[in-house]
Amino acid sequence: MTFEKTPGWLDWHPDPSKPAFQLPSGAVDAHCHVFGPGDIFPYAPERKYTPCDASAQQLFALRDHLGFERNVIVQATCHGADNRAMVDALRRSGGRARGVATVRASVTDAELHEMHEAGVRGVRFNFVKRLVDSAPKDELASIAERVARLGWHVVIYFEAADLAEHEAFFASLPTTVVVDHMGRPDVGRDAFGPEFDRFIRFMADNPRVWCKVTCPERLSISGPPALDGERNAYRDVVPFARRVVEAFPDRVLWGTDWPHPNLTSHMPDDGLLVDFIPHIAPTAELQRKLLVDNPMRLYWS
Ligand SMILES: O=C(O)c1cc(C(=O)O)oc(=O)c1
Repeated sequence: MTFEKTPGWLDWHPDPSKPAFQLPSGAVDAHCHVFGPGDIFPYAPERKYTPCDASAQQLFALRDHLGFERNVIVQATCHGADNRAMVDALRRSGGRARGVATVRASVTDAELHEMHEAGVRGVRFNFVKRLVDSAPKDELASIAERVARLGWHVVIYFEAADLAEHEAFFASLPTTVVVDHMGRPDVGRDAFGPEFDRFIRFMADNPRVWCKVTCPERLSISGPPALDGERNAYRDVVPFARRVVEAFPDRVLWGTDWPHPNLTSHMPDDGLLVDFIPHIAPTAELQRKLLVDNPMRLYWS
């Protein structure tokens, strides 16, 4: 089957630079995706966008180029609850990738066990309206109950403005809960103002909640984009990510978000994205926790 990309879709960077920042040994890219290829793993009929292809081999080439040891591959919404592309990538990784799936309540225990065998360790609940029609909460709660028995966690993706609506549900989940992209703060606001204070309080009140300090290229308003040798990109996102890393050093994860779905303004050079890390995790100890200790504890222990 052939697919036509959503108009305005930007392909991933074809030739990322080598990062200047030396990743600690054993570093994990804890948020990335695979797309298709569509002729082997077709995109889901209910998808809200059609991406360019981004295969497991291409992801692993980027991993090696940037100096990561491992990946956590998160099911992308363009594949709906058909996890075959992601699971195939896990199987091809030789144990160097773990996965986060999207499942419906109809998933069988046998299917969950098969995914566990392949390396899946979590499910993703998405509340971002431009990406999905989100499932009813009682359905999600029953999925969380079932995957908790496998020792999996729940990844949640939501916009900052919607935290108040969903907070009680998130706090009720029986697993570790990992927030994608810092809960998408409006970085035009103060990193120490009421909106982000609320997010920090949510993490402080719920010790099971972790946070991915990811996607500066997606959250930034000021830019400048990580392109053309710019090594201090996305300055407006730094105080938000750094606040989370310093407050909760044992509950943070970092990832590239390759192949960067739905960016229309620019495509970052992934090498320069890695150079963002020392700005948000300024010491070797914080970097080791963020890039090695935390993801290893959550995904490989
Ligand atoms: O903000 C986004 O557009 C986005 C989309 C997806 C997905 O479609 O799964 O995943 C992400 O991590 C971010």
